[in-house]
Amino acid sequence: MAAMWVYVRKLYGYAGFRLPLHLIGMIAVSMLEGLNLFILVPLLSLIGLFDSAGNGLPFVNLLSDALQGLPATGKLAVILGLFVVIITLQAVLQRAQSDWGERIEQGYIRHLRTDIYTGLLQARWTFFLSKKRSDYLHILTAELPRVSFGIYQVLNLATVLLFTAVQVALAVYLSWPLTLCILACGLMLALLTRTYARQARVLGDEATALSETYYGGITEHLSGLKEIKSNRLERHHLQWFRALTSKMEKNVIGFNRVQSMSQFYYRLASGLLLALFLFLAVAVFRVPGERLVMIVIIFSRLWPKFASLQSGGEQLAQTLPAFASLERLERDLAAVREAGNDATTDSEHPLVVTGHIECRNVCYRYDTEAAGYTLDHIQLQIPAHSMTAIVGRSGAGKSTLIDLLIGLIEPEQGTVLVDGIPLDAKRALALRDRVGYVPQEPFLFHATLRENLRLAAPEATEDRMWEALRLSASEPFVRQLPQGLDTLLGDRGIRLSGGERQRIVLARALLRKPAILILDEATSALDSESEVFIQEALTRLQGSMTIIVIAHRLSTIRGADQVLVMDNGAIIQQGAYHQVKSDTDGMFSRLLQLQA
Ligand SMILES: Nc1ncnc2c1ncn2[C@@H]1O[C@H](COP(=O)(O)OP(=O)(O)OP(=O)(O)O)[C@@H](O)[C@H]1O
Repeated sequence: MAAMWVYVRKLYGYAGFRLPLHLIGMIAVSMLEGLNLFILVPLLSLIGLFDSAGNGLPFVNLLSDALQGLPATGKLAVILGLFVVIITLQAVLQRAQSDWGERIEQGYIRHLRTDIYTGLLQARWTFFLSKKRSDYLHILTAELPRVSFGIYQVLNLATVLLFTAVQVALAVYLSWPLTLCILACGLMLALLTRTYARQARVLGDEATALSETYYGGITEHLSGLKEIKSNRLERHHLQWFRALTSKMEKNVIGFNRVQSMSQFYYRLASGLLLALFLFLAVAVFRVPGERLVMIVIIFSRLWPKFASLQSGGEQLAQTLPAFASLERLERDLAAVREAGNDATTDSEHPLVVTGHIECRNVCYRYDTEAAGYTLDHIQLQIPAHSMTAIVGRSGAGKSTLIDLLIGLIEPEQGTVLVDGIPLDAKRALALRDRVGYVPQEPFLFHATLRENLRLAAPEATEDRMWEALRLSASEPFVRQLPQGLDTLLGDRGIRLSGGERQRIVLARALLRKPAILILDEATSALDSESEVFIQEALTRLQGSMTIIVIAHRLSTIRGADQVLVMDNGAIIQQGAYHQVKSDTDGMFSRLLQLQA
């Protein structure tokens, strides 16, 4: 519940004066509804059902006095005219108010969505190392609509409450003992059906957990679909899917049962109450006919509102866990925000390395409780405009070292320095502004090749794109694509081979005109011919930018100015290519022999 209030307060913070205006609109609509009721009495007296005096009712007496001189038809025309005017006014106001409410609600949800997405973009990389991707994906896609629905329920409940308050006030004015009796019954029923709101909350918790598992599961399964199909694992996944969706189905049916049960009791009670009400009105309180008619009309409108308050309350209770999840994520994101990253602008002064990037006695581990370090007392220097190759067995710590060099993660001990100055969060952002990075698993969007390239440099001309494609050895196969640069690459670039994907991502990185080019195993998926092209490209680029390559294909790094050989988180060999190669007992020679 506390989380929900946080978002209601935020709603006020977002909507400002529009929210009270919205509430005033609601009150006006309810008032007009009440006013309409008072017109019924003179109308009914005109028809001959009541004595015309209006029996001391407010507005009615005023109206009766004003119409005294008119003939019966004139009176009828005026009263019906008033009736139509009030209904029209009410309809116009209600329409405007509903429009207004929707704008506030949708605007607010967009605002929350943008906040979360911005928070994710601004979060430190360590956040993504410790969280399951599907969890925040789930909040962005499934929980936010629930929060939106919850906010709608809050606004709706406020409307119903206001409406109820105005009508109850009218009813009290007309006959307070009768109204109090009815309200007491309503309160008793609300207390008796409280258990349904609790059940709704429990089902809401379960719905959140189930939907989290569902999102997590299908995200993982769909990413590993090729493995599932190749290994004939369809049956296991289908079993999992069926069991989970069956639980989800039961959860929704359960919630519906809770709602229908409470509504059932409200309906039952309404029959009993009406009988009791009429008995009390006629036999005990002896309420005059005009008032009785009006109270009956008021309560016949009010009772469904009681029921909708109950049902709205249950629906709100069901969405409460979504508010809690959203609040938790927002809190987590606020705690891991990268200093100086506003996610909307590039750094004012991108950091260009003129001297060297250096690691002084750097230690790092993913789990601070773990016994050993992932990177263990690293000492290195990467001179600007040089080409450095990092090699080593799988799991040696090569990718972790790169993350550290560009400030995605921070050392536990020691310092990373750029041109002799420690790399703090702000400088790391400025450094990454000039980095071109080709990750281990290159990512392409389901868009055309041109759009994929423009992602890195929106203003890039066609000539620059071809130049980057030439440099990355992509030109020959791109020329053969059916629509050239306008060819659709398919989901995650599925229409290209692994090697082709990597070369396109390399072209994209080059389009940024980076000061530092980083290739993480960029050559692992290349065929021998492309490998030669890449090697030539690297040779061409050498000297114009700082290049750091993590290479498994050792032939691509023959021209490297420096080779760092890693094992078990430590640098065990370091030096120029031929120097490291000449150590015949060293790991590098062994790796070369293995590849030969
Ligand atoms: N997010 C993570 N959380 C915990 N441990 C991790 C994480 N990423 C990597 N590691 C561990 O850190 C060690 C170094 O991993 P890293 O990816 O840096 O190695 P690598 O040399 O790049 O390997 P490869 O050549 O296979 O990519 C490995 O033991 C790995 O299991």
